[in-house]
Amino acid sequence: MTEPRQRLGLNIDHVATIRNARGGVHPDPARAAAMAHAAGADGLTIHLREDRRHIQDADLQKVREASDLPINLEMAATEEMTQIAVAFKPHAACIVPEKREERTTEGGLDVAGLHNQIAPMVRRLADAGCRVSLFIEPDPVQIAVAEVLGAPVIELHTGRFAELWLEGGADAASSELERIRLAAVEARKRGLEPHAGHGLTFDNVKPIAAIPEVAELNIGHFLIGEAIFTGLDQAVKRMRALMDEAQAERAR
Ligand SMILES: CC(=O)[C@@H](O)[C@H](O)COP(=O)(O)O
Ligand SMILES: NCC(=O)COP(=O)(O)O
Repeated sequence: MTEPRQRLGLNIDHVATIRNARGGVHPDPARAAAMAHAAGADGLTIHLREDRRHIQDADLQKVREASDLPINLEMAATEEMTQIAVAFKPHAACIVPEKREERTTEGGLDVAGLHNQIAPMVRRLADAGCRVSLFIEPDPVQIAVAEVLGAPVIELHTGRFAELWLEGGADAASSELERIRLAAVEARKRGLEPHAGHGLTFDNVKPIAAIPEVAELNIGHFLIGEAIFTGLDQAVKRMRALMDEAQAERAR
């Protein structure tokens, strides 16, 4: 039996970053959403941050109207975002850590430490029909608590792996890669579906894509950057091909 094809979620946050640089309407994230399916993406990720530095509230419905792809809404663990997600009812809602002063996500959500705050949010999102995901570190305790919280999906933070890869290539990142691999195996043992994301590029994606337990990769900043030079279609197609190569090489 052939394995299901690993899904590619395209995060289009940083189309909005460029748009917001001038406070105008171009480039429109909804146009990227409309192009994503044909380019090979299996889903869209949009992160409505508390400070609205990129994706705006009005983008949610515009993106939905522009594409049939399932939307994965990334959100902080706040009452405001929970109410927005319950009203918008995306295919998936991924609870991520957020600090106003951060340049980008710096790590996974501490679901163990924030259990009592997150538990009711998970229930409300699930009751609204969202597939709930928790963006966590590749850590056995966090995975165990994610299971207790009833989230069917976890997304493993690959930012540390990406940083180590940038510093020293595959060797430097090998121990973090093993940590991610073991976390994905542990997640499956607990009946959770592991995804992975943050900082993935053409250069570092294949070792993560080669982990058979990982069902979905969410990739954004690098692909939007590449799109400036080659176009979004080519950038997504290349990432898709690298993921397929990794899966094929694993099968040999
Ligand atoms: C949670 C995560 O790793 C990203 O999807 C997140 O969107 C990063 O935040 P920015 O998109 O604001 O860089
Ligand atoms: N959750 C990860 C994501 O959606 C995209 O992260 P990045 O590729 O923009 O770093």
